[in-house]
Amino acid sequence: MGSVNGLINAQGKQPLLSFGVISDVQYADIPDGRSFLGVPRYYRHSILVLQRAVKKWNCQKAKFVMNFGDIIDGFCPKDQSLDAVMKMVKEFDNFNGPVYHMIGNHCLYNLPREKLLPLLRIHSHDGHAYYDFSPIPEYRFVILDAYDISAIGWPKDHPKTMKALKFLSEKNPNSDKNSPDGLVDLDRRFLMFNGAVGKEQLEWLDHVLLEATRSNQKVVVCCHLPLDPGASSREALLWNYDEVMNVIHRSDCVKVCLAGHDHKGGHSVDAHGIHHRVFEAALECPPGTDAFGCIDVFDDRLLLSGSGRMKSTEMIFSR
Ligand SMILES: Nc1ccn([C@@H]2O[C@H](COP(=O)(O)OP(=O)(O)OC[C@H](O)CO)[C@@H](O)[C@H]2O)c(=O)n1
Repeated sequence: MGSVNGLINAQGKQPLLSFGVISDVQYADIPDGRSFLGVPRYYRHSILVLQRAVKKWNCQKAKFVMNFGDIIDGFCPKDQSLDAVMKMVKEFDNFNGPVYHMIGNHCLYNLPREKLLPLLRIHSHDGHAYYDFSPIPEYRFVILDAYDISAIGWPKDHPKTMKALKFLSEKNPNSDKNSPDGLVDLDRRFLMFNGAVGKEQLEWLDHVLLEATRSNQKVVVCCHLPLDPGASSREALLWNYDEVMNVIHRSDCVKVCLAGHDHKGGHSVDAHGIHHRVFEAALECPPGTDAFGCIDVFDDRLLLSGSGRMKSTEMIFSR
């Protein structure tokens, strides 16, 4: 039996494939700082975490890499945003294989979608950032656009911005729409730095899952914002995580949902047996420490081997 980072692998079996994961790198060429809640953030060090991750993924012969969003930080000086994103994409491109990016709130604080998506090589229609791919016949990966309905990233007069602002004004009475003060339990997610999956994207998701079921494929759903309260702070959840999960629960093909944004990380198994794994942030690694991982994919489980602060997790499918 093999052992990776303290976990016994699936009966010593060879994985069908392995892929690299990292989230919330939030690089900026600025001194160390803190989150709104006082957690230390190491803006210059996070690029070193990424460099070590790429080196390891190359050694591990990962088939592809997934970046779970927030490639640069909102505090990056705005005249440096473009160069900073290009610099980080170049670091990712030192990986010997395809890299799939997601957008996060910090990406959108820096650049509008029309500039950001080509840089991240997200080729979707009408400025949307959702897509899917199938690296092997047995599996499909679905990447959601968590800021489809959002007050950040679209032009100020765009119908989606209007819709998001109206939604926030109904759900969050605070003048600072990033403040959860007075919001109770799950309502604490109704914050400006979050967003929702719109109707068209929900229909697209439903269609992709139907096709995957027909093709007997297992599905891994990836999203910058977490989709299960068991794995995340209330404040980090997708506004309409419940609607997305209703679509997901209609079929049996989704086995695991992966996310970023909630920097401390988390893991849960929902009432339908789907694993939810939220990744620990690269940004919050004190100098010399890491947070990235490599996931081995088997027919009955995913096995995350974490480096440094990213905890290793075995995700055995229950159905
Ligand atoms: N005016 C505000 C702004 C934020 N908060 C709370 O602070 C937490 C995180 O905010 P921030 O660090 O700016 O957001 P990030 O996108 O970098 O990180 C996402 C978090 O990890 C999500 O958990 C959050 O709890 C806010 O509600 C606030 O109270 N008031």
